Amino acid sequence: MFRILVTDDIAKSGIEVLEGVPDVQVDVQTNLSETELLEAIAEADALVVRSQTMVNEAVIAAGKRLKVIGRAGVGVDNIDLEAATKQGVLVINAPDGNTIAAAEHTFAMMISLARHIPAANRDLLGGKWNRKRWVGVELRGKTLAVLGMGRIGTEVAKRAKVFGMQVLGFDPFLTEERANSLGVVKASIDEAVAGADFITVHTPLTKETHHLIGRERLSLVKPTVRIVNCARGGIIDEQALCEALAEERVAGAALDVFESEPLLEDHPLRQFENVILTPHLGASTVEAQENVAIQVAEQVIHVLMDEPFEHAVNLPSLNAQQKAQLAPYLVLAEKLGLFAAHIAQGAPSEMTVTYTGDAAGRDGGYLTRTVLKGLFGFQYSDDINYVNALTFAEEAGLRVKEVRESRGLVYTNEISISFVTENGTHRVGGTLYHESGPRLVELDGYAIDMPIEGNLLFTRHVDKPGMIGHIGTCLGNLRINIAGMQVGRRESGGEAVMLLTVDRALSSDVIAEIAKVDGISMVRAIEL
Ligand SMILES: NC(=O)C1=CN([C@@H]2O[C@H](COP(=O)(O)OP(=O)(O)OC[C@H]3O[C@@H](n4cnc5c(N)ncnc54)[C@H](O)[C@@H]3O)[C@@H](O)[C@H]2O)C=CC1
Ligand SMILES: O=C(O)C(=O)COP(=O)(O)O
Repeated sequence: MFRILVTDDIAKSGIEVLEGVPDVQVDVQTNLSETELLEAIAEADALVVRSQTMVNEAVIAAGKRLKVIGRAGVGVDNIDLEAATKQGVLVINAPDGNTIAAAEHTFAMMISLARHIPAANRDLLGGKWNRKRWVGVELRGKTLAVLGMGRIGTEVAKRAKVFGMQVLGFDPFLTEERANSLGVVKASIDEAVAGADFITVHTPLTKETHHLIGRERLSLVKPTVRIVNCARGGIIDEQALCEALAEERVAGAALDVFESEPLLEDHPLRQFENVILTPHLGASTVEAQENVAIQVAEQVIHVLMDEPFEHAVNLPSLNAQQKAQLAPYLVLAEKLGLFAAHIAQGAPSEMTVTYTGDAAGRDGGYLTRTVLKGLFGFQYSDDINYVNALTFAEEAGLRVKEVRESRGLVYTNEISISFVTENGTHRVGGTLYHESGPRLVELDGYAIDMPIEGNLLFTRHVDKPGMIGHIGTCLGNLRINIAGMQVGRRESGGEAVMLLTVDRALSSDVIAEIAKVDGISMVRAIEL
């Protein structure tokens, strides 16, 4: 039974998706205090929120069973991503379900500003008929600066072009080619801000975008500029904006989002007639709410059911084809990580994972996460997953390097892991054979070829007559059947390795018995 806690108002259709799944219990509890939330989260496998619930470190820590946080919308700045990642909690969002709603709200704000619609409406309702007072400006022929040319910024830019505006686009990822195809002029942020009659922001709120429009940038703008924020409070410095409005250095502003929400009753922004305020309504359309609620509900279910999911925020994203290609390599990578964990004699401090040939394709970092999941999952706990494997490695003091080589010398694909512990260096390599699946092909510099599965016995020993016999007899005496065997050496009389597949798990007593055989320098039981 999975318990899903929903703490913000999401569309009924999303709740129905969750409730339609057997063995799922949905618990809708909105407007919780922090204490109530801490209590409710303790039993939840999944949490579904919008922007209101503050999912901070304490909330995540209290979610002992928590596997996934679903955000029915775009912005995840109300979720402590670092804490979620560290705890191995997946965060997913619904990135495109409310794009049009937010773009249309932005446009509604721009037109309302240009034509004084809210102020004229207030005036008229107050009994006035002031046709002269509310003369506006046209959008046609004006310049719009779009800061953040992602999904919403792009939709706003397209609509602005239809209205006959010139659009200056600023976004670190905006290419000249894409700008041209949209009819947008690519500009630096200062060029965009200084040249604009209207400015609209569409970035996430990050350290870089916090006060993107602050005192300094507000000193560059034309006094006729009108500024819109339907993205996130904090991208515009509210105090600096109030000063600019009071000094008539900007002609107006329309804000849907605020540095602190709900907006305080005595907030200075409320005093300006040329400021339009809406209570975070950008995504509040029937259509957008249905889209995001259904999208996030479906993905949360996929995560809980261990099925392929989309829109992870704290995991690299891959398309369906990439995921399908990767699937067999994930099995190999996890087995290699697990194998490495068995032969490591202490915590590794450095690890290089080399991907060769077909294994060196684009995997978004998944394979290395999987190697680490195998490695740490064995040594520490099952709580290590794709989400927290890298963070865990960093905290454990393991430096991880990836090397990608387009061609291998022997195999068309190979993943090899070399790692350093305080007791020495090891290397394990594996490949995927089309017919027989993952195979171990290299062990501490010796060529091997056997399936990487089942119960194995690995020894390093002196290459001298009788060693194989001794170990075989020892296992025979303990009634352990040998199913397969590989030996390797570099030179006669030097060090040799032996890898045996056996029919049952090897206990520590068995290992202690084999360790007594004269000439053995290392012996390990490996369970894959
Ligand atoms: N008011 C509301 O109800 C809604 C607000 N939003 C907010 O709108 C914002 C944008 O959403 P989407 O367009 O869907 O996201 P998106 O991820 O598609 O686009 C964001 C864009 O910002 C750009 N960007 C990031 N850092 C930047 C920087 N320092 N300078 C310039 N550009 C930068 C990115 O390159 C990206 O192109 C988000 O903050 C989201 O939370 C979204 C939906 C509704
Ligand atoms: O999707 C977003 O980023 C939004 O800001 C929408 O927020 P909401 O779901 O309406 O609280």
